[in-house]
Amino acid sequence: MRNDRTTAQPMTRLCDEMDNQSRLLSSRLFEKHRQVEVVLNRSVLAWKETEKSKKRSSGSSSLSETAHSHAVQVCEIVAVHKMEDDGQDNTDTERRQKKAKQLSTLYPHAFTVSYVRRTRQQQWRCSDVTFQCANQGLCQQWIQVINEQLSLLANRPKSLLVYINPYGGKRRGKRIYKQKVAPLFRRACISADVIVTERANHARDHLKTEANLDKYDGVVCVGGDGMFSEILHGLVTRTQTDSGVDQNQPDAELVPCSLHIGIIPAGSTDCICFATVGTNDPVTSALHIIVGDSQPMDVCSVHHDDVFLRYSVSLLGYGFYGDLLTDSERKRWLGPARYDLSGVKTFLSHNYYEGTISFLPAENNMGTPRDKLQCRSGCCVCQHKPSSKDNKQWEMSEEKEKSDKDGSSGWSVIRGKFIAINGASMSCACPRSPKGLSPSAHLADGTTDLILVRKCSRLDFLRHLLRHTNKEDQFDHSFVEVHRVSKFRFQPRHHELVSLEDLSESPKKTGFSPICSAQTTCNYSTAHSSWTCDGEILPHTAIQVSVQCQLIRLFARGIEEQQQQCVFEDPCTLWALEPSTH
Ligand SMILES: Nc1ncnc2c1ncn2[C@@H]1O[C@H](COP(=O)(O)OP(=O)(O)OP(=O)(O)O)[C@@H](O)[C@H]1O
Repeated sequence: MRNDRTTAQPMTRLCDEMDNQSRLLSSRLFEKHRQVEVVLNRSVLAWKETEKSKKRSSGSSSLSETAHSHAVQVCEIVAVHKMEDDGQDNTDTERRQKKAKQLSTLYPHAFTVSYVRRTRQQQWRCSDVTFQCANQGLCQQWIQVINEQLSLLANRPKSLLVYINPYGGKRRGKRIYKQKVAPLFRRACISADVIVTERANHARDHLKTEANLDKYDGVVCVGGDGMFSEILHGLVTRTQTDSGVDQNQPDAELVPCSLHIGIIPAGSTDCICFATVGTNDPVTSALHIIVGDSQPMDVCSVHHDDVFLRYSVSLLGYGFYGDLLTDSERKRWLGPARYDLSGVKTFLSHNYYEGTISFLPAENNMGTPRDKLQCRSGCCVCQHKPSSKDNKQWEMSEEKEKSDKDGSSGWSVIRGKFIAINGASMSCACPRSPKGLSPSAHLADGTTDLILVRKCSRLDFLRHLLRHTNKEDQFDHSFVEVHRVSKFRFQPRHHELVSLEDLSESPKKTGFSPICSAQTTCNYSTAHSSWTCDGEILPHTAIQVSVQCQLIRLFARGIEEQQQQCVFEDPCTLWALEPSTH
């Protein structure tokens, strides 16, 4: 048996919880023919074998003792059912129903606890453990007490509104929901109203005007990032309309949405799910919804000349990423391979764009874009969201901003030629770029990381891009700068062609020079790029962006650290550390 006294500090906490809280129930029951001591307090359900199995170690006469123990946090229990109720779910397979029937005949006084089990790479599964009791009364008592504890978990949703995009990703949305998600919701006694969308923006429009949101505790999106964006726009717009806030006003303080959003990944790009859950797995996402996890998230509002354009939660990109996305839209028929092809094409084009970027640096933020502090579950930077004092300072700088039209007060202004301008409101990590565009960006600290890549040689830009895939710091180049900001604006140098003089300054010849010279005409014809806003192309290049701190909440908890995971994965330690009161 492991005894991690020195390494598993958080486990000691879980152990203390078990010690310090009075037991609600404790019995000797049977699990798979073995007698186990089962203990429940307000936060933990734990069980361990009471019988020491005696076995001879091979080649020696000494006896070894084994005592398997397990612990489950009450908040991660999905449901508890009497054994005979198991297998009644009409979506269960015939085999499962048959097995449940056999077991209930064998063990008439048994109950099953379904709980979250962590597997590899942030994935969660729903596991069952069945306990046999000596009599019906004891069985009922266990079910009742566990259910009472579950009913105290006020953040768990009871009623959900689900939108399924049947055409997202590989068109598996409906099947994923029916086979993997709906049975779990049923087991957890969550009712769900399901709408299969019939056209683009169906979900957005329904949320904006029709949906009776009072009935629900959350909205679930079955689809990819595009579908999530629809839900985001529908819900945020509806909340502002209901609260009388005009979202066309760039300075309006938006009202946070009261309903949580759950994402069941079923698209070809599921970056938002990956960034907030750590994996793209429908079962894991469904379990995060069931346990009522809550991950606040910043939303950027994007305006052009005081007209609202869109909301963004991940990447606002001009130049390289804007061009890449614009080109890939024309190649949709290629499927996900279009991103690779457009990526190579855009890289070889090596365009740069002139303009002025102004930004308001984030004040009182605990982190910086290069501090290597990654946003993880329970992130301390995000928990330190701007206080009212910080808001006052914010308002003061807003005042200054108004009184100082050239934006020099509090605002920084940079004019130049840029290959890329990116506003990353989250790391934008994905399997292809595990660190993401801004590895230390935070989901909910009220800021976005503004990355400016100035005109440089193609080879230098390639070096910069490659650093997104290795351990080197992608911001450690003379032509790259990164700022953590709460607002920014961009004004392109409209209708101006790149001068011949500029071309003479163009990148030093590199190994790619033949292509470089072939592309010089490209620089002439492209005075401006487009902004990509979470994958959508914006119709304007001059934009104002304002981060709305923690405007929405997802049914997620951020990416768990390995250590956070092991707290719950190694319950043996709980019993090992506990004073032997059993
Ligand atoms: N019934 C529908 N018919 C056509 N389009 C739809 C329908 N429902 C939703 N959409 C649109 O499909 C787009 C893509 O959906 P989704 O994000 O779920 O899949 P995806 O494969 O990840 O696509 P993308 O990579 O473009 O985001 C969304 O922008 C959404 O507005």
